Amino acid sequence: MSTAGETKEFQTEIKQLLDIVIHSLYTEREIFLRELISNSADATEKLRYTQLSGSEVKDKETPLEIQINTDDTNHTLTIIDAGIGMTKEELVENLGTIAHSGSKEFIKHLTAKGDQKDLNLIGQFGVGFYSAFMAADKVTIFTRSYHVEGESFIWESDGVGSYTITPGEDQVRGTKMVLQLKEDAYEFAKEETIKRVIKQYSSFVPYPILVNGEKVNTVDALWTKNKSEISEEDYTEFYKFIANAFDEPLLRLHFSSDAPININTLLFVPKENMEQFGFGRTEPGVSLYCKKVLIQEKSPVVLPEWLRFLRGVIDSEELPLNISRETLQDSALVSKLNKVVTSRFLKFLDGQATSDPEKYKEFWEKFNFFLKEGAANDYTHQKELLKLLRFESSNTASGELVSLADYVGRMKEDQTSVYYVNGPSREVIESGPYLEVFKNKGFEVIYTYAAIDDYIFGLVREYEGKKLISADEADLNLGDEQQERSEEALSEEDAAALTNWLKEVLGTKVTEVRESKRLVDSPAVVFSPYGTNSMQRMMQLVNKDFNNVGPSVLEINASHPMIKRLDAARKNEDAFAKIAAEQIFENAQIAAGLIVDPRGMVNRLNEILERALG
Ligand SMILES: Nc1ncnc2c1ncn2[C@@H]1O[C@H](COP(=O)(O)OP(=O)(O)OP(=O)(O)O)[C@@H](O)[C@H]1O
Repeated sequence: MSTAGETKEFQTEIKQLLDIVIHSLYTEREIFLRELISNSADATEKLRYTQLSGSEVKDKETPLEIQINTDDTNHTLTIIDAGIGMTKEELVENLGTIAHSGSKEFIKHLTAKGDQKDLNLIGQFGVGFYSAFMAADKVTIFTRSYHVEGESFIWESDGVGSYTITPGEDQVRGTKMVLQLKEDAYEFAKEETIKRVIKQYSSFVPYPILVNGEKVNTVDALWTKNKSEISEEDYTEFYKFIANAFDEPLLRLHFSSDAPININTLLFVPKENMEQFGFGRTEPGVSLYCKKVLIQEKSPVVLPEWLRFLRGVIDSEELPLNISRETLQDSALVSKLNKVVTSRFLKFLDGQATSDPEKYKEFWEKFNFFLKEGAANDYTHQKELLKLLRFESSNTASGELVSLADYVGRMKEDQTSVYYVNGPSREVIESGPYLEVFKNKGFEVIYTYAAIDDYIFGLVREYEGKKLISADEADLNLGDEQQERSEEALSEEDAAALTNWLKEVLGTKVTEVRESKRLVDSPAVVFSPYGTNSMQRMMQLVNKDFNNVGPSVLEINASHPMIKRLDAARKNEDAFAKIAAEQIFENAQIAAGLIVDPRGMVNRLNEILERALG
């Protein structure tokens, strides 16, 4: 037992660490408070545990709370906890040495290199307590261990080379830290500053934090509680707090797991998608915690970008508390969290789709674009995302949705592929020529209304071994499902002569003209020589080249009365045949959703009307 004060040198590595902490570490100095509060919370938690496990604890009646007092006149900040406290040996060991050899090596390496970016890495090794010296030029610690009575110690240092330990007056169990603030850190002796920093980083610390006697953390860390202890109102209140929301969330997922990684997660889907309302890009809204202490608010790395609409918390005990922003970005642990939580959320959505289809539909209508963005960009989760996509189809009523699994489950026996067709609306698709052959065969066709749908299908190409084929593909191979030549059709020779003539008349606007084997009611149809019409249309929009629709492949229906009359006019060398041919071609382009230059068409239509009206 000591009777007089002793001065001790810090271990070499601590000196180096202190030098880094004081001179170059952390752009956000205020986090020192988070570190100290979290140490106090840890010490309190350890005490609570000791108490629970039946060990003898002194000063049982002292409440388990953390007190913070500011003194703006003397420029001090005091943090008091009733945790386990420290014995003299513990003071020396915990606050004078670094035991971990890896950390030692790392500090040596850093000091040698002195590179700022590398310096941020140090956060991984727990600067913790020493960060106090970012704000203080003297730290005094009064402490008494939970298992001794009448023996307390005072540890004091200016954070340069040494510290002193002196026997202290009798005090209650726990630790009191007094920070004599540096001149440029006087703001931390102001109550408002401290309250703000606590709100930001330590709202969910599980013990009351009192600033000058007033409790400031009022929100429970719901995500660490048992689901059975949490009411609907608790969840809603919590959501409103973390998301700054006024209404209830649309969906909620609360889960904990220990393998493959320790995770406690509470995620919410908001009621509305603000991007849909033109509010600009939504910022990520899920914060990263380690044991209820904030690591990164609204983290851009803990979930993929396409999940930016989610609000909530991910807490993992495995994260180092001091991990820095730069390190988070490339942390293998964070990528693992990201992957596990994303998969779990997608599984949850899949479950919702089965257990509460109406709710899922509401979610889908508001947030589908985010899932599509994921399906288009995120290879890791593409498979899981494809399962969640929903579409209208030729078999559904307007507004009713099918999944790819529904589609595949009811495919016709002789059908080998999944067919889809793009168009701006159900009405446009259904009045167009592309569905005819499928209707005839009784094949279901998925309707895609957004360009990104076709992009995704073009990218993944297959679902459960079934090819995804656009119904407006030029070389649609339906095998023996194709139509026989009808008796009413033009003769093969006439049809051949007509297609040759059309090719001549239309010139560079077509790459090919041929007789169609798929049309029933429409006179003609166009295909893109480069893929699909929707791709061609997208290119037109992207290039903003509305006057240049690009060439098409034209197919004509040799049984259609209009085509037969066109052939007759051609044979009679009627000058009107050419005008009619051009109009039939452009009508087909319009039906394909392509943007046709209206100037030539207006004159032509006037001529046609004049003639029709006699
Ligand atoms: N308020 C306190 N009460 C009791 N012991 C404390 C207190 N603050 C610090 N300690 C002791 O000092 C040790 C060193 O603290 P420091 O903050 O440097 O690292 P850490 O808390 O172990 O790591 P990290 O900060 O990365 O969680 C702690 O492990 C703890 O044993």
